[in-house]
Amino acid sequence: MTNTAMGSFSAPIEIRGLTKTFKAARAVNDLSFDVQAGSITGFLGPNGSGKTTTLRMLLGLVSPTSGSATINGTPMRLLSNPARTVGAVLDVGSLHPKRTALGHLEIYAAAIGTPTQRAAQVLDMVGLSSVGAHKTGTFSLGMRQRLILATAMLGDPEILVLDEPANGLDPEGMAWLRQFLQTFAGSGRTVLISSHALREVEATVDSVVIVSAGSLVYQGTMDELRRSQRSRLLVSCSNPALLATALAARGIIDAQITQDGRLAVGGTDTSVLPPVASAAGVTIFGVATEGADLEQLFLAMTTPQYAVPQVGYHRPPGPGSGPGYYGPAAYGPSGGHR
Ligand SMILES: Nc1ncnc2c1ncn2[C@@H]1O[C@H](COP(=O)(O)OP(=O)(O)OP(=O)(O)O)[C@@H](O)[C@H]1O
Repeated sequence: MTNTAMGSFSAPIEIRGLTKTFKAARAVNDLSFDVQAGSITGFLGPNGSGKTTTLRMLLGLVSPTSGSATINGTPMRLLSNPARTVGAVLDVGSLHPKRTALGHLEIYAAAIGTPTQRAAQVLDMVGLSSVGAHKTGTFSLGMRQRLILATAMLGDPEILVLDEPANGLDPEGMAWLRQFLQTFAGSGRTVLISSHALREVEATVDSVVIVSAGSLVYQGTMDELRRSQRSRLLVSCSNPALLATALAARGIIDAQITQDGRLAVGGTDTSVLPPVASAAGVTIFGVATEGADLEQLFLAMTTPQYAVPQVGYHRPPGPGSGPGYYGPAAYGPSGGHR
């Protein structure tokens, strides 16, 4: 626990019961999570799930309907030196197309009271020195993302908050961003990045906060998320329902008939199947092992219509106060395994 003049805090970013209701819709619903110092946290969810609205509330650009979002225990608007504490530019569209990259950075440097020379330094930091005199309107999306990052770095902040920074980056650009953020966080600083695709950031982030329709569905480390996966056996047989009953009699209750008529069985290995099937009079035609990838898991958590066919995972821990799954029935076809 750290104390400041404004109060105490346990993490550089603390979101508590954060809710935002626009006229017609609740964009963010009772959201709570922490972002720890030295971590790169992925803030993940499909389009329209409330990520940008949450980041805007964190940065003091939108007022919450209820709840709080604090930086070092303090609402952003009350920080004495916000640009030195948090580096954030949410909108790639904020770059004026007729302005040069260096000119853009110099204007921002002046706005936050940073010496002008810092503009060239951050341009170099993101590998854009050679195009500093070029107008941003000529930049690719990947170059604009680098410039946004340079802008966020102007105040040499402790915390970076980036909205979809991987959007538009090619694999080389993505590897560069990963290295940049890992070095930044490796010095004990803090990163929160949003993305609509877990796959895009899974090698970069060490923790994830996943939202769907404005609500938290999962939070935990990447290691915990990876451990929550499990492969299942997909059994083609003459009578899946009878085989499921026979397996249940042997204590193997994680068995469900998939949409294509196979029996998806978890928590066992292939050697168990032939004797059980034979005793029940069921013929097995074939067995495939399905391992789920993280993207399937992510889709199942955040998009109800994807939940049923994705069978090769099991439910992450939760709900509860620790890391884990918070979501409703949108998740997966199987009953919980834990
Ligand atoms: N100013 C606003 N007025 C009304 N509705 C809004 C406003 N801003 C956001 N919304 C709505 O709130 C919901 C969440 O939007 P938000 O932009 O926060 O989601 P997101 O996860 O960042 O999505 P995306 O990746 O598409 O930007 C959406 O339904 C959106 O239409």
